Amino acid sequence: MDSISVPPLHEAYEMLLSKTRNSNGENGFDDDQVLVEEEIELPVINMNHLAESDEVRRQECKYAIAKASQEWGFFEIVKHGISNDVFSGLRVEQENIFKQPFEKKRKENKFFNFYRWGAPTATCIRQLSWSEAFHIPLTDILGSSGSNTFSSTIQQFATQVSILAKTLADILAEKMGHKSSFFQENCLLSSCYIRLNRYPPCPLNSEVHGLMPHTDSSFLTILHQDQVRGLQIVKDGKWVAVKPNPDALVIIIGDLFQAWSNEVYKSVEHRVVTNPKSERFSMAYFFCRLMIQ
Ligand SMILES: O=C(O)CCC(=O)C(=O)O
Ligand SMILES: [Fe+2]
Repeated sequence: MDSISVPPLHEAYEMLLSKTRNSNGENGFDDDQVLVEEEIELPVINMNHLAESDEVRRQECKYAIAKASQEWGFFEIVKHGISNDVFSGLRVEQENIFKQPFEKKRKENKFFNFYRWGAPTATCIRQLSWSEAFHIPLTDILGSSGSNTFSSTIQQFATQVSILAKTLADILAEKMGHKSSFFQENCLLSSCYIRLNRYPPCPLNSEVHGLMPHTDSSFLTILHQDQVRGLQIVKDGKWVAVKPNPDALVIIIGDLFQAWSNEVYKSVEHRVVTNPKSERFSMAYFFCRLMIQ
């Protein structure tokens, strides 16, 4: 990994880390587990069943989506219709933009509305995020001319993933007794965005988070993660690691869906832990607000 592209996380956090080391003893961390042993497999839903001619199979699939959203707030979908070529193309572009020099990323936000590195507001170790991210509004993506490979690749992904998000949201709406085209009709496209994440290897301490614990504020999030482990969720009150599945996309129910469904669907806390050796990439699509909110 070329070091010129990596944000100065070490320097930025050195003070915070040494302060904590001094006041908390040896390594500066308390007992709350960050390293977890247990690795789970999320419920896996085959989206092909939605296209079956058999109405019973279609309904079973919708039921499984609603059940996973209630009981887990997290699940995986396979046979979702977005081809591996789209993800591998986007991955190449994602690596290219992150591998630009840090100063360039920080200063030049031509296409990207927002570049974040680290955790600018962190006041303690728990709140550190050993990562960087580009936050790209859907309107910028769909409105761009698609004239370079990055914008055409991300446009292709955004178009397909938006359809998927609406399909899932509409199934969840239907199961709550709403019209089955509710989100199709009411989603505010301009509120949706894509976030590209990079987690550089963290040589410091495995208890520094790659991304600190949070819930997503979206209706739902569609996440594509690579093969490097790191994602963890809270299940039955404890942190468990999510095993990467190369064929699946991870669906995360967000705060808006939890509120809108009167807490029927669960927005679950999750985080990313760091890896001392391997860098990790992920991309997330956030399906956000309604026109009528
Ligand atoms: O990188 C990941 O696996 C999770 C990313 C995430 O939770 C987020 O961007 O909100
Ligand atoms: Fe998240």
